Amino acid sequence: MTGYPRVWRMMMALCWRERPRATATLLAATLVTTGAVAALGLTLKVLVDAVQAGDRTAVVIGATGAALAFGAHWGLGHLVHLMTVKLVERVSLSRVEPEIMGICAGLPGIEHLERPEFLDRVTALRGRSGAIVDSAWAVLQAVASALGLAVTLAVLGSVNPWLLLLLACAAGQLWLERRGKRGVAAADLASAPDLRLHRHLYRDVCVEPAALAEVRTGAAAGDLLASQAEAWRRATAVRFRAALAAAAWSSAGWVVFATGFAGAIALVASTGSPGQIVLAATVGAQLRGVVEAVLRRSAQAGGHRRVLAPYLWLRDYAAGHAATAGQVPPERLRSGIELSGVTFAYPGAAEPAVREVSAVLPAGSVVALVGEYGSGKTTLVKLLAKLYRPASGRITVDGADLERLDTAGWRAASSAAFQDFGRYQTTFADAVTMGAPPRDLVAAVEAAGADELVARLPDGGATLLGARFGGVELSEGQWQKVALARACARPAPLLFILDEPTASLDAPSEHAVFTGYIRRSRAIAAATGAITVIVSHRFSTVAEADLILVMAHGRLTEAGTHEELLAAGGDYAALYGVQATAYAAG
Ligand SMILES: Nc1ncnc2c1ncn2[C@@H]1O[C@H](COP(=O)(O)OP(=O)(O)OP(=O)(O)O)[C@@H](O)[C@H]1O
Repeated sequence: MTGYPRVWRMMMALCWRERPRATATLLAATLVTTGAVAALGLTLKVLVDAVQAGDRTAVVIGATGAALAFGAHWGLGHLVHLMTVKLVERVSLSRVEPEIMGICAGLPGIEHLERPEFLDRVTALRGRSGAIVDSAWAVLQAVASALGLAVTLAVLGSVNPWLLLLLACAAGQLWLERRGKRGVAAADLASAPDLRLHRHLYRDVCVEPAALAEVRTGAAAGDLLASQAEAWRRATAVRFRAALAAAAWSSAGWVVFATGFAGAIALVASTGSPGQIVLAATVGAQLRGVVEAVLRRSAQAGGHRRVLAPYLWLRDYAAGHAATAGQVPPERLRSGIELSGVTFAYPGAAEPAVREVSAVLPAGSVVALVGEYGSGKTTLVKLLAKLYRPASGRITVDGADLERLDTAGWRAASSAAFQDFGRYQTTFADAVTMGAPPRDLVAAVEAAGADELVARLPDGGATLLGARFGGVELSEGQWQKVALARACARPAPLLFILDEPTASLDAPSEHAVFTGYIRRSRAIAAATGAITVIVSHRFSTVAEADLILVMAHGRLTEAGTHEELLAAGGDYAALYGVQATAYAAG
């Protein structure tokens, strides 16, 4: 509970910063509505007593007060509700949602994305930023409603302490009404399978081409329609019974409240003045609404705790894992990158994905990382890109520990097309130049061999990609080309990673593509001493690399040039032979 008041204060401060006048108005309106019911009763009493006594001034005061209290109760109450909804919506969308996204996007590395406790929290917060802001207002308005209830009871009790029993009648009415609503909710749940079946059969009979073909050929439409009607009948019968029961519970509640109310008025009528009768009738009739407001806002405040806990957790996590400013990466690589005993295990994994890997990647070299599926290649290049941190061992860049290098600076100096590339549903041009300061689209497209793809897009680089927003859907290989062009958009990175860049290509195209990348890598290397790491599980395509690293079960098993590895006659030589023969045959 300790952190919740901090969140409420923060949310109030955000509302104030975003819309100061609306926040001030809402606070004032909440305060005014707090005592509106009691004020209405009291001013009506003044009015009735004044009429009886023939006191004109008091009549005017009482009437004006009653009009104002009436307006505050009905007019302002509605305004408070509307303003809260709008303010909460605005602040959550313009402040809290971006904050949550910023926290997620700003965390260094991607290791948190492997952690269920992180993912669970982020999932719980998805689309729920409004509840975080509303929690502050719900608490404030619950307290205000409770204060309003206390004042209302004090006023009722001042007429006759027995009138306080009306509180029990109001609570009883609300309890009985909720009892009915619970039954309706249970019926919704119980009838859900039948309604699902109803929708499912609708799809089979009217929408789904494959199912429809079978339905037609089997002449089963009649049976399906009968099943659908039966499912609908069952669902509506359950729901109708629950609705009837809810109406009965609610009516019983109103009988309880009306009986108490009638008793209260009779009691006051036998002992009190006409003014007191009007006061008791007005306040007593509104008591149920006041109690209901307290319960509703308290329940909302309590319900919002489900969102506040993950929100606080996420903020604390971000504070504990914030990227710290580090050493600026060199502008040019001189000696290269060295891995010394690097080991890494995914959170919760029994075995490390990368074990005790030691290797030197010389500046300006093209390094091929090969190995069977699941041998740890992608994990190793993600460690180089500082997306994960080694559990033990270290990686140095020109002798400087990668851990100490500024993470954002190292990312800016690296460029990568990973196997699990993003499919950004923006224009082609934006999907390529995203995150690359020099927006040389043409060069990037050419380097990635995506010219043909752009030529086929209806609006060239301005074409919207992906079907979700009405754009052009691409094939797997075409999406990969976009990702490769994106990786090529940074003209002179120090580290250039291509993770299975030809995975979606056929074998004959593959060699040509590799040769193209290797040529480009040599050009970048001349400018910045950049290292290009090309990941592949196909041994036959990387012979031209300066250094080939062979991975198996997370370990580095062999390292050398193509000729050296063939001469060594180890796994590389064996697998190269097998795959080269297979491709030649294919
Ligand atoms: N996000 C993850 N969470 C848990 N384990 C993972 C994760 N990603 C990979 N692994 C495991 O780590 C090991 C190495 O995977 P990695 O993707 O690095 O291998 P790879 O050599 O690149 O494989 P591939 O050629 O199939 O891409 C595998 O056993 C894999 O199952």
